[in-house]
Amino acid sequence: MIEIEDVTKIYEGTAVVDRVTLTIQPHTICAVVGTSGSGKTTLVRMINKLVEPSSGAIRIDGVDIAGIPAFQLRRRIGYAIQGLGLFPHRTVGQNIATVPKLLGWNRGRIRDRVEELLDLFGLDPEEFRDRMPHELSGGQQQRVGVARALAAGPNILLMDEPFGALDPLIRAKAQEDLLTIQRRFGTTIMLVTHDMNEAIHLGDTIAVMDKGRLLQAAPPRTIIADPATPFVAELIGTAERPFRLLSLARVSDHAEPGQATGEPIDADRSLRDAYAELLWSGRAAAPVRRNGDIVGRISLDQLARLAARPR
Ligand SMILES: Nc1ncnc2c1ncn2[C@@H]1O[C@H](COP(=O)(O)OP(=O)(O)OP(=O)(O)O)[C@@H](O)[C@H]1O
Repeated sequence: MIEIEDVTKIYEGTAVVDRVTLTIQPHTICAVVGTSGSGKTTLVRMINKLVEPSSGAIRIDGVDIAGIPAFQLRRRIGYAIQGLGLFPHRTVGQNIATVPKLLGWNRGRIRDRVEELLDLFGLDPEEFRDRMPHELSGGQQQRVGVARALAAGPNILLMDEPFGALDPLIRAKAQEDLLTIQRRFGTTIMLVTHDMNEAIHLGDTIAVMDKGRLLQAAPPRTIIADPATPFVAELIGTAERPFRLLSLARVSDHAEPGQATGEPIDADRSLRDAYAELLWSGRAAAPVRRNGDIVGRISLDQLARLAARPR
């Protein structure tokens, strides 16, 4: 658990993080959003002591980090940022092995871990382990950066726009990889992002910052349906609200009994995907398919009900 209590950071007389209190529960993802310059990066960097707070306290699993040396903290906390340079003269495998090596893991354990992570990120260890970073595409480098941050199995992962530079397809893949890894290792993640879709898709909680202040921290559904201030509503995008609600749930959660014609929709797609598919194919309903079997249907009527403001 990460507890941020009444934390302020002052630069040149201005509070760029202003009395922020926020708790991130273990094994959850907190997505931090807000306008440029609102203090997101500064907030996250105080957790691994890249920035010292001017006042307030930060506790990790109940222990105040003020008493923990920065180098120790950083070995325990993964950190991945956009374009974080891999060490250019070290192979992919050596890059990923950085922290395990510092921690004194033996060679066999390091080799297994590198292999496991490359596999997880869809990079064949045989092909990629001994390559140099410049022999990788930008998207592959980004994945190796996240793998490196995860190498020593940190309980906490801080991510600052880690997928910012990726094209939409690779970005979607990287997001799914992250969710898989988060579920597998139970990592607690704090993720700074400019992309509201990403925040809603990945965040168990969304923390909205403006001018150093934390305006609201709540699950995506609450942020969408019940924004704390007009600014939060604006950031979500009022015209997008129904579609964002649909994007939160899967077809499998809402399939109803009955029949429909045409191409089936997979049960693990989002309701938003289903809505787009129905509009595009001009149908009022579609069959729902799970593991090859038709298990019911999803209809426009039902989607319209689910997209309406929750009461
Ligand atoms: N080392 C520093 N010295 C002085 N001012 C700083 C320093 N670091 C950040 N700031 C200022 O603090 C404010 C918050 O910066 P921060 O990087 O935390 O914002 P952000 O929300 O992450 O922005 P962005 O979304 O653009 O990355 C900005 O106005 C920035 O100029």
